[in-house]
Amino acid sequence: MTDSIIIETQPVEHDIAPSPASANLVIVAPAKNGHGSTKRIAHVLSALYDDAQENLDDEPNFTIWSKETNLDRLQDTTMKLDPCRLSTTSDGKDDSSLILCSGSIQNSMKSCDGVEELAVDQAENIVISASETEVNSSTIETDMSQADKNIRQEWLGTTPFAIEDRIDIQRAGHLDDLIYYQQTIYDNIRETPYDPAHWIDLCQCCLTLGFADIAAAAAHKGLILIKASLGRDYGCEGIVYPSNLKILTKTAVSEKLHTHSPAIVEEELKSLLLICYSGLLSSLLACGTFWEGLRAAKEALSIFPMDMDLLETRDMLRDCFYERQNSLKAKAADNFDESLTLMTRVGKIYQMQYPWMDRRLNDRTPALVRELNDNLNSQICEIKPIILRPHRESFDVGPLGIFALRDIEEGESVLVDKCITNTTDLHPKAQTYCDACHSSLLAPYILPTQIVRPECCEDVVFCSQDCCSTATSGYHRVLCGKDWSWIYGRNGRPKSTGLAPDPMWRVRLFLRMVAVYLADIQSTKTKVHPLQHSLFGRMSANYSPPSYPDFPLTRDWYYYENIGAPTRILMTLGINPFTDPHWTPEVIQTIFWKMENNANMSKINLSTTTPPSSNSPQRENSTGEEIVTSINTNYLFLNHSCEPNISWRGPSSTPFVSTDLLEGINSEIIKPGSATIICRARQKIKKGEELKISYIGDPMGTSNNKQWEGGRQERRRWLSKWFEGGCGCSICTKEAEEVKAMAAAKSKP
Ligand SMILES: C[S@@+](CC[C@H](N)C(=O)[O-])C[C@H]1O[C@@H](n2cnc3c(N)ncnc32)[C@H](O)[C@@H]1O
Repeated sequence: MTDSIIIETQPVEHDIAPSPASANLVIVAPAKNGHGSTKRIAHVLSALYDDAQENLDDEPNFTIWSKETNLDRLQDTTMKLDPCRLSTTSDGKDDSSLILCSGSIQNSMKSCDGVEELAVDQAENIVISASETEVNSSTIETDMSQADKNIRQEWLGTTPFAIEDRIDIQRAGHLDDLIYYQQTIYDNIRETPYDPAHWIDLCQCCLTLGFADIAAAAAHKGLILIKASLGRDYGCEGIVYPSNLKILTKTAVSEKLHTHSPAIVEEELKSLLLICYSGLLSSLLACGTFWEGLRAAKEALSIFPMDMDLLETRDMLRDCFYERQNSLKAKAADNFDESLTLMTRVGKIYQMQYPWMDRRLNDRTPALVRELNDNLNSQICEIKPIILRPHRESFDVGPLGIFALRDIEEGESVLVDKCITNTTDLHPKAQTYCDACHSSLLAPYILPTQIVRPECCEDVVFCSQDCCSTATSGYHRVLCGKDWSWIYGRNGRPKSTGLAPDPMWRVRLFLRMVAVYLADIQSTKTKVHPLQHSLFGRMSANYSPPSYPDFPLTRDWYYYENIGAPTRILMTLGINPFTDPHWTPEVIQTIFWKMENNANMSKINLSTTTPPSSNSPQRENSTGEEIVTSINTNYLFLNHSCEPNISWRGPSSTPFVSTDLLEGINSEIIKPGSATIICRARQKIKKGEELKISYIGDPMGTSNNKQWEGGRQERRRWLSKWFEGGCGCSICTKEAEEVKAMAAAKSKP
């Protein structure tokens, strides 16, 4: 029954949901509510409400029951239904709209606009048929499906919640106005970057557009400005850059208000502070970072304890947080460990290119590929587009891979990828590893006399003069003398989270990458945009943007890691986050996604320096296990196959590795613990063949690896989470075809 609405005659009770005593109209919305029916219900409700208002002594009091979130939309559309009581039910009624009402208003419904016919059906329900002209659902649905063809997927937003709202915005034809409004706000920001009101406008506009991550970043900047100008009472701590932010902000506000009165400016700033907090809380709610939202709410309520709007959002954050925590607890039974605690805190957003960003920033051009090969400088292999197609010099070359330049023998080293873009969860001040290449500085891997100390500071040490020069003439020059202890945990080490490293790895890697980039553009005196610099430009992000009506997986997102910490890093490095066009939150988030798609993570433990077979007692040092995360700038081009022809290893995860496994291309020994990756041929490889590794250890799931319980199936599931559309290797493609054929055979009668 898709084009009629059923009204139950009596009473307000219904077995699917308890009846609120105060309600004189209870609407049970369909569980599977297509947009057409939502519109239709909204339309009828609107009319019913008008009518009920005329016929009832009291204000009509509606209660809506539904499984679906689209009731928010319903409420928005009708507007008049506010305040409605919303609740959910698991009624299982799919296609009908049940309106349960008290007898007093039934009659009025008969005559209401949009209701053509009111009849009693067999179950004594009153069936209203929608009038053709006004609410014919099939007409609406045809119109809508036409409109849905024009849904602009790239504007559906990063926020997985309330996505229907954005679809409605597009259907209603409001998207272009919003895009124009957003551009106007960016123009205003360029003109007066220190006026917090513009950042608040941006927050609200991005929230409406569904980009709650960018909304949170805008609110964050607004808060920095306001707190800096209001002073310490308002919790302004940590570094602010530029240092005269207080004056800049006050000047911007007083110029806008045409006043020199400090009292008026302060009043304005306080009221902006409240709106800014409110925007931030809504953004964090929309990103699903309930825990961080609660922390922000606590801070906001310490300043505005009686604000109803803040209190209400705080309550929503709290309810959502506990709901998630309880469901995780129920699943985890007794094993509620640190990684589950992390899951209660993490937010979720879609990964996508921000549609207002210049798309060319993400292009990897033929010129870049030539530069990459110059740096690779190999006689054995080259980086090449996988799909060879005619390309223009300024266009994106598409996915890249590494290909053999000549026939390769089994066991041959094909690539030894040393890198300085690495990080660990241990503070460099511990001085147990080389700050540049991460090789171990513990005995017996190196003699104390071989350790190199730079002249500039005592914070870092190196395994060789080479590493020392690379660092001090490069990234270390940018970082030296600044306090970075806040990106490490207490005692220089964050709390362990088992196999999953704590999310701050992204922040530490971001810091190192930014330092490498800044050092390079300073020494070459060029002003290349970070995303077009070969360091960031080489990395692909793994975009799977929201697509209506099927949505992809969401990705982890944290307010602190993705916004707070990078902003603080940039300010510490003297980058102005309010005016610098290169370091926008969109650029930062893009870098985070690129890092996630390309970072290599290895757990190393070089603390035990004597083999277990030895008679001497084992010695432990203070480092214990470490998780090294690196961007190996050439290795990252290797694609995955479940039949890999290349094996790879970080040079040493334990002290007991035979030296032949540590041999580089020129028979040099790679130092244990370093973030270098060594790749060897597993078999003979012919010239022109693509070199492929396994991203998941043993891809067929035959080995006994605890991390990969669940065998082949688990590995395939994991790959399909990573690669949109699943793994494209020949084995997976064949398996996918077999599954399809089996499903087709099963469905045949
Ligand atoms: C580390 S990068 C490898 C280099 C990448 N092809 C590039 O163009 O930069 C990982 C990305 O390559 C792609 N990829 C690698 N192996 C794949 C496979 N077997 N099937 C599908 N996509 C794959 C995915 O897009 C993945 O996000």
